[in-house]
Amino acid sequence: MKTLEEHACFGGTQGFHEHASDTIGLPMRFGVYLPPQAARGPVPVLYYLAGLTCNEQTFAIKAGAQQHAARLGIALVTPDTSPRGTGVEGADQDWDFGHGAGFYLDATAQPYARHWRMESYVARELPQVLQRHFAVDTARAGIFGHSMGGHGALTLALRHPGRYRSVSALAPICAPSEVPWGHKAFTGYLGGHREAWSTHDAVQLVRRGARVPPLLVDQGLADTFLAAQLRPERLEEACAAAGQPLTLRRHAGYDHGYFFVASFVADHLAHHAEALAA
Ligand SMILES: N[C@@H](CCC(=O)N[C@@H](CS)C(=O)NCC(=O)O)C(=O)O
Repeated sequence: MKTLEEHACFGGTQGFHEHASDTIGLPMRFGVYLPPQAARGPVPVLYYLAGLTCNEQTFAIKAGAQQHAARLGIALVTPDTSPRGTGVEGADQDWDFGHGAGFYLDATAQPYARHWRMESYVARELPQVLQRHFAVDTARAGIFGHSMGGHGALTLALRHPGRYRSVSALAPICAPSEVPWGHKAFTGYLGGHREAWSTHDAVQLVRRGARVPPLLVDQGLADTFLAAQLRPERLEEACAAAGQPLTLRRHAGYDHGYFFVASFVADHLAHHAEALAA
């Protein structure tokens, strides 16, 4: 593992690192914020999965979450949103597919199946790398994310029961099988099989009986992607029908971007800290 940048931040350290990923088959970058408490022993880990067009630096630079992580004694881990430099033709062409748009699943369709393996990377390989190199306790882990990363946080938690003690999302893509971003990604990465799509769709997973710790979801009502791409009401219906606890908060005036994320990030860290402290 190679450290690319390190910055003192709220008494802790914000770093950006690169390593050769066996899962992805290419170098991968990730960010780690270590709070001051990490100097005295391993701290719990909170993974943040970013959205389309973002990378491992976006949340660290824009969300202002480190001050809360420093207070609560939690490490923040921000993986990149896809493999990079794959050489796959057309992978740089669209902002909602290919590079910067991995959708946190393992692709099964060609030519993506070799490198687009973000689910295995985030859920399996990255925790091992963290455990080896940082003062963290990856057995105490929470996960959250924004937009495509909100979809990632919900589906990874639903698909890996017991792995994450806490889950939340900001403006998540709730029902990817039913919206254009999800159609495009699932067709490309998984092929045309609807059954396979449903195993990476938070609404479908909840409907089929998957359960996670009580969910916190925030959504801005001035978000231009709300009606066409995000569909929180579908998650609300599915959770209500299944008895999955969900707190869905709708906020007038907030759009999709990081000004919205920054406005509510303290509540998300508090939500996770409660579960991770135990
Ligand atoms: N590039 C897209 C927008 C992509 C977008 O909004 N990405 C969200 C995640 S889905 C984001 O967080 N962008 C980075 C930012 O706002 O700083 C567009 O032109 O409409």
